[in-house]
Amino acid sequence: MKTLDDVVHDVANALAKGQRLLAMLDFDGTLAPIAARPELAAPEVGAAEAITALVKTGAQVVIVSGRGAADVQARLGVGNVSVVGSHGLELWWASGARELVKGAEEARAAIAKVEAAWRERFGDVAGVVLEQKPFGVALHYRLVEEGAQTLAARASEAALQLGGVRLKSGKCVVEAVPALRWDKGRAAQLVLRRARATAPGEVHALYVGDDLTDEDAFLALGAEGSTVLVASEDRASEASARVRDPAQVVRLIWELAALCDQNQGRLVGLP
Ligand SMILES: O=P(O)(O)OC[C@H]1O[C@H](O[C@H]2O[C@H](CO)[C@@H](O)[C@H](O)[C@H]2O)[C@H](O)[C@@H](O)[C@@H]1O
Repeated sequence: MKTLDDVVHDVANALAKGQRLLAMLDFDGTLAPIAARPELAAPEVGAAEAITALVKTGAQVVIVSGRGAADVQARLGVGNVSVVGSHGLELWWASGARELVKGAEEARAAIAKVEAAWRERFGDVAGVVLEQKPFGVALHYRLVEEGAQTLAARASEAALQLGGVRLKSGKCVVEAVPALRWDKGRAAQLVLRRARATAPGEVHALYVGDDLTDEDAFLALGAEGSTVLVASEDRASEASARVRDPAQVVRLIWELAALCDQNQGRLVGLP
């Protein structure tokens, strides 16, 4: 697998050819170290500053997260970035324009039923944390000491029986989301199409993520740019490169900011 230095080299080559950088960055596990509970997650030291520096060069930065867009925006606290929240369903562009993927609103009732069922059946289990999101509900079992896998399987089964939702698995979490054919991969492709449509010239897309749901984006972008897995150890992934942890992600962003600074004026342009 490629390394951080290889990614910097690839982006430098793309910029040298006149391409413009579109950086898509996942939040939990990528920009923010994994914490014991969802509400404790905070950006890695220097992440906000590095992103701000990258944005100032004219590069387009998009945060892509399973969290609700408002949650991510508040946690990161950086302006002039687009936020794609709720596993790609909410598109909050840096311009202030907002879009919601068709069908998401209608799925709220089904999500609420799953949330109520999970709360009733698993809400009192020691270590279970239920996270209510605008277009989903997450059952976290990171703090469950025994039988966590069985609990996740039972929760999944209960949700599927209620119907109207899809399940997503992540790091010690099972999530019920709208039953739509939509994921971070489709969202990343949409962002890339918009970037290409709103400004002339080629775009080099970079996607950095750590979780199973990011694999959809790695797969969708394929050879379109640079795909970077954040993982302390090697593992099977559709990404072409790997960095160790959020601290290395911050270093990567600083290096990209320095590169883009030398190529100022190459605005990607998004709505
Ligand atoms: O797409 P992401 O930005 O990576 O979000 C994926 C999920 O991340 C959060 O859960 C994960 O991080 C928590 C805090 O570090 C951790 O406690 C939990 O075990 C992880 O699964 C978030 O709470 C979810 O809503 C996101 O979908």
